[in-house]
Amino acid sequence: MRQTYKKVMVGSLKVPAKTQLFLALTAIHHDKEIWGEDCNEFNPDRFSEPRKHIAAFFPFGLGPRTCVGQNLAMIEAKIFLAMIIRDCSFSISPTYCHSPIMFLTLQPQHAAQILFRRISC
Ligand code: HEM
Repeated sequence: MRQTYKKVMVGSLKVPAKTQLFLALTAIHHDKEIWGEDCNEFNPDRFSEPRKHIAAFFPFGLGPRTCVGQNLAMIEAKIFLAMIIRDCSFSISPTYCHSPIMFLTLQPQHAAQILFRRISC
């Protein structure tokens, strides 16, 4: 969320002072022009290609007010995933209903039911 403090031009658009602007993160992260026809598919390989535009992917924001916890969050996520993969196998429950919503971050509207099975050594 950003608020203009004076009248500004965004491209050809006149934006008055004190207008609140919400960066459409989910829309941009699912834009066919940027990500292609399979933009809604889970495809981590797409990140092996260089980004078309710096603002094509910004889950932690951009610029001087970018998320200060970005590196911590990424390390935490990698450690968490590594621990799960080491100790468990997992699959999505048949009760899971895919219905993501944007509420500060992108999250499953009806929670994500995941079935974990401990891997015995
Ligand atoms: C997956 C985890 C996280 C996501 C997706 C996330 C995302 C974001 C986003 C989108 C912003 C706004 C950036 C902007 O306005 O351009 C932000 C700001 C911020 N985040 Fe995070 N964040 C995460 C984790 C964390 C963690 C772990 C911390 C602290 C330990 C943290 C602390 C902050 C702070 C303090 C700001 C405000 C920065 C500022 O306004 O200067 N975040 N975050």
